[in-house]
Amino acid sequence: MNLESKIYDRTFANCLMNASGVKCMTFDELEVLRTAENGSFITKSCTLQPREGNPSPRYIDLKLGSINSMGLPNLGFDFYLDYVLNENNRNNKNVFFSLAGLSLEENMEMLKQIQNSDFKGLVELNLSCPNIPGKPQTAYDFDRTKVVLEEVFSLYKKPLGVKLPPYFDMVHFEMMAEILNKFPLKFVTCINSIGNALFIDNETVVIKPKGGFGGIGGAYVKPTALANVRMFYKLLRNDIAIIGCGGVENGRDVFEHLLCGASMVQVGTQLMKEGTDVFHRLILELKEIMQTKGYKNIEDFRGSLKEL
Ligand SMILES: O=C(O)c1[nH]c(=O)[nH]c(=O)c1Cl
Repeated sequence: MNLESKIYDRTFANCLMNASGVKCMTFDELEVLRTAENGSFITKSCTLQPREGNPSPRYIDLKLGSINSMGLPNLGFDFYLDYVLNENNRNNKNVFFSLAGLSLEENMEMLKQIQNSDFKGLVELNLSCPNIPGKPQTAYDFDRTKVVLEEVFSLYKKPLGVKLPPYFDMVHFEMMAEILNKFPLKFVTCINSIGNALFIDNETVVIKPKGGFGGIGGAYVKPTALANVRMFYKLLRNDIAIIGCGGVENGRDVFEHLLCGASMVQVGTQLMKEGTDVFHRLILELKEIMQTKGYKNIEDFRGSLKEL
């Protein structure tokens, strides 16, 4: 039995990785992720210049998930480019590099530098950060998304995918898929947090930025995450892999993302709560499920969700 999975011409030892933004901002955090049991890892979405991010409290664990309005804190593009090119990573074709420039020009500058570097991994272009005041999420603007991807693929020739927000409307799934199918994307990651939710403790909000509004993750979002994974699995070209993200707390949740068609599965809130031991537990729990069902590898069941 194995949990190997493929995206494009990359093969991962197992289908698990962190969600961008979770325990992947600093050198020490990245080194822990690089050496844990997960099959891959991704860096914190970065901007050209380092950012402090929003005032704290800006992330809170909740019984059924989490809420965050981090505001894109990161150590800046140069730090992450150095990290993925350092002696530990430079031959790693399976590392993911997340970008979230505050403008198209900023994303193009970062992509140009990566294109001209020895980077051998994959880029996840984040089109869905919900927490930058005054910045609408690119991926909720279909025309804008098309313009961005035309520019991106005119320059960038290495493997690249996009991080999408959740969609909640069948026509939106179809409109977005029609746009995405025009481009040589290698994957899409569904979903980012459900943006601008509000959690109240007694009479008070729980995070400081934006009057307490923040992106929701964890168990709350799993049904929406699975729906987005399934819809894009069905609507996108077969050569565009789906990375599932949202609501993964146990092996059953990983199994469901894979059933919906995901090739890799990202863990966010539960990684925040449990640390990288979560990957060891998820691997054991997924293997137990596969054993019980007689599945020897992920391709035996990936995408095979049954309809009534
Ligand atoms: O506030 C953040 O840093 C953040 N938080 C999220 O939940 N998703 C994102 O893509 C980002 Cl960039």
